[in-house]
Amino acid sequence: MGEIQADFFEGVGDDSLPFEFDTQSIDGTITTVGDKIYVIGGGSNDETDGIDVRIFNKSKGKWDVPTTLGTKPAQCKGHSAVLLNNDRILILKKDSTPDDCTWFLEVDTPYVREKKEKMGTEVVAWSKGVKAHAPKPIVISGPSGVGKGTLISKLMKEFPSTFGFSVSHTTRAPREKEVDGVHYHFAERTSMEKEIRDGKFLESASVHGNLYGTSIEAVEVVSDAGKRCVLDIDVQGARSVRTCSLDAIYIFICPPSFEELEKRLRARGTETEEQVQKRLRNAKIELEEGKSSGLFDHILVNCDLEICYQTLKKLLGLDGCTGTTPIDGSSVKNVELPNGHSISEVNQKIFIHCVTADPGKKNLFVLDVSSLKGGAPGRTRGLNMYAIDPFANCLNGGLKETNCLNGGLERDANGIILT
Ligand SMILES: Nc1ncnc2c1ncn2[C@@H]1O[C@H](COP(=O)(O)OP(=O)(O)OP(=O)(O)O)[C@@H](O)[C@H]1O
Ligand SMILES: Nc1nc2c(ncn2[C@@H]2O[C@H](COP(=O)(O)O)[C@@H](O)[C@H]2O)c(=O)[nH]1
Repeated sequence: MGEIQADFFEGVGDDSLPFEFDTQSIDGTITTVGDKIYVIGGGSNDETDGIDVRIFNKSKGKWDVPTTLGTKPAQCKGHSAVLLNNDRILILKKDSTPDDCTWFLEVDTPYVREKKEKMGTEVVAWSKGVKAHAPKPIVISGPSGVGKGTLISKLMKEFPSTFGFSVSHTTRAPREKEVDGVHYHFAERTSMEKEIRDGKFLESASVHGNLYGTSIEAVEVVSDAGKRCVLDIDVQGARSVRTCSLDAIYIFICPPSFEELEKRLRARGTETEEQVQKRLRNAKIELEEGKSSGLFDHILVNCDLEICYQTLKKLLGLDGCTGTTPIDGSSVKNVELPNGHSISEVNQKIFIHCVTADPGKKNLFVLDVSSLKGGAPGRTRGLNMYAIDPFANCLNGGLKETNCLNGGLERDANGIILT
């Protein structure tokens, strides 16, 4: 049996808690992991702050406020918490919207351990739980002016429901026809640097004298929509994404010759002569790295645009596709949990008991967390929630999924049984 946590705002009578730890003054949930007690919520009255976390270190007898990475969940009327795998705490928010009720606070995952070592402080990381599995992203790299943007635009135009573009942040000034939030999120250097320090970016790099970066949110919003994310980033960015273990396809685009690259860059007419020179100097290094580093799964030469585009489509398994079917149509929705619920855990299944006055409503749900994927700094994917009938007369006498009694249960598009 997993550790069942006290509900928010309820008192906790736990004899194993240290003397110095005054449970009466604690408003949040309490989860013990080794010699640390994680108190989640109840610390701040500022609703814009999100749910906060404090740690009581039993061996030192003192409180720590950890560095909190990722986006905090918004405050709510209460939550339940349960420790999973000794490295993350599942948080089920009460009375929250279906796409905002399941969160994970990572306390000892490899990502958090790496950050603790780097930062030399206590670290925790929030990750939102979602149902949809993410299709493999595509990382496209290559020197400036080679035609990455042109190829990506063609892909988006032909397959709008299959692909979604990861909108990067940059500190460079917008070009004439560039729209903020569409081509880039144009940012101030200081605010972008702060967000990078706060762990909001998957990768970032200084490219041609400006700061560029892929925020975690930029990739996750595309995946949440069930689309395949396309990243247009430089070679440094591709290397960072590889090391942060994003399971992606890495494609490098080459020009047919250096002279042709120079011609295209100048013909685009978006850079000053000084900037063109800088980009061409960097292109030499990128071309060497791209072709020789083994970083890329595929190298494409963009000589004739149409031929290169057809090769790209083939490589992505799209030749012959109509361009209208999403790769994964599932969305993010979960079951809406009422304010009154309690949770328990058996064999990586979380049983959620909901208090409902309506006898016709299902009140017992199972959240299967046995095949979770991802996690901080991104979403935690692969949640599977379904309703069960606790009174069903199963052969094995155990709890039984309602649809083993009644195969005709009505489910929504996400496989969630409609109550
Ligand atoms: N195969 C091609 N033949 C001739 N011109 C091309 C070809 N592909 C792209 N171009 C042109 O080359 C210029 C640069 O292309 P694009 O802006 O797509 O490059 P990019 O790799 O995205 O550059 P950056 O990294 O600077 O954003 C554009 O004017 C585009 O129309
Ligand atoms: N490492 C990253 N590189 C990025 C990102 N977004 C774009 N880029 C690369 O920057 C250059 C220049 O782009 P431009 O729009 O100023 O011409 C180009 O090679 C892009 O691939 C990013 O988020 N991270």
